[in-house]
Amino acid sequence: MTPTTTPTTSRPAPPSGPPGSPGGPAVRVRGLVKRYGAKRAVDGLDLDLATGEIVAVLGPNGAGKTTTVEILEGFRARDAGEVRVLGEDPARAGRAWRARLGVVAQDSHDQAELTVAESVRSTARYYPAPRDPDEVIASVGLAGKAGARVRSLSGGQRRRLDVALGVVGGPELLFLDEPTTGFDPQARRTFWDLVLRLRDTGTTILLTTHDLAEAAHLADRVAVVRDGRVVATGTPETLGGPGARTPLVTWTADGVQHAERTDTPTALAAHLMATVAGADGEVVDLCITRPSLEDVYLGLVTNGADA
Ligand SMILES: Nc1ncnc2c1ncn2[C@@H]1O[C@H](COP(=O)(O)OP(=O)(O)OP(=O)(O)O)[C@@H](O)[C@H]1O
Repeated sequence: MTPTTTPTTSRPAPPSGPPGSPGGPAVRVRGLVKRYGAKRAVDGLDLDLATGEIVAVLGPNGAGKTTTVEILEGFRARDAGEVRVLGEDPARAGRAWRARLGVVAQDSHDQAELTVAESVRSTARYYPAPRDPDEVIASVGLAGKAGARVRSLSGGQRRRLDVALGVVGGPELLFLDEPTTGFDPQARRTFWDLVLRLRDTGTTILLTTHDLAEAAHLADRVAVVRDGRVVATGTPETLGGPGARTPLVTWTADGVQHAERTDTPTALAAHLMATVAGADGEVVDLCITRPSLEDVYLGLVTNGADA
């Protein structure tokens, strides 16, 4: 495996300018509502993607992520709200608009009897300006399987093929719905590199994932969805507001566990060494941690803290 490079996390400006222009809005959603019977699966959701950014949509099972994504893709009708994707309303947009999108859905379509190469090449033919199928196959790590029938692939290899099929059209906007489910760690890293390369060549990417490390690695911004609406947005580093990443110092003194959040953990550690350290100079169980994106996320979806 080639070493993974640290991503250059450019932070795009908020959406402005005409749709599709650099920094302009690729996606704009306001007050989106989708009902299934009495259930409001999407309940007043707002979301923006600037052209050229990766936004990860996070949220618990059933939060409304896939429903939202399918509405943006034009595969599902909405009940209310304003939606613009690459400047058009998905409910009315035509084939030329669809050719500008790439979709890697949760349920892959089956082309079991084709080979990998046939499958990618035949999909490429639907697009006016496709990428080179062989390059795409190599970029998802399937070059060695180009001649293999789809039905003979493992689950993770099929998922990589799904990704290849989603990007071969050279999309301006790529939807990745839990794309690395079933990937082994090496394949996941390779895929992350591919996604960052796509972003660096101007592709806008909407990613849904339950993998917080994936969101932290890839996303310029994350949006947390709960009960059908976005409850927090921010960069992976700033999600949850300024206090969310305050370091946590934990220690044990006289058999009692203590925990304190502080912006000056070194000073607190020095104080503890001076006051509660044993004869060996050690503070029992002393630990300083900075809350991870996962910790912040769990706080948002568990406690309902708005940010
Ligand atoms: N076709 C449908 N008919 C009825 N209810 C549906 C339908 N599709 C989704 N729902 C319901 O809408 C809610 C949102 O589902 P959705 O699939 O959008 O969630 P999600 O955030 O993508 O979840 P997951 O993380 O599990 O993929 C859930 O309560 C789900 O049961």
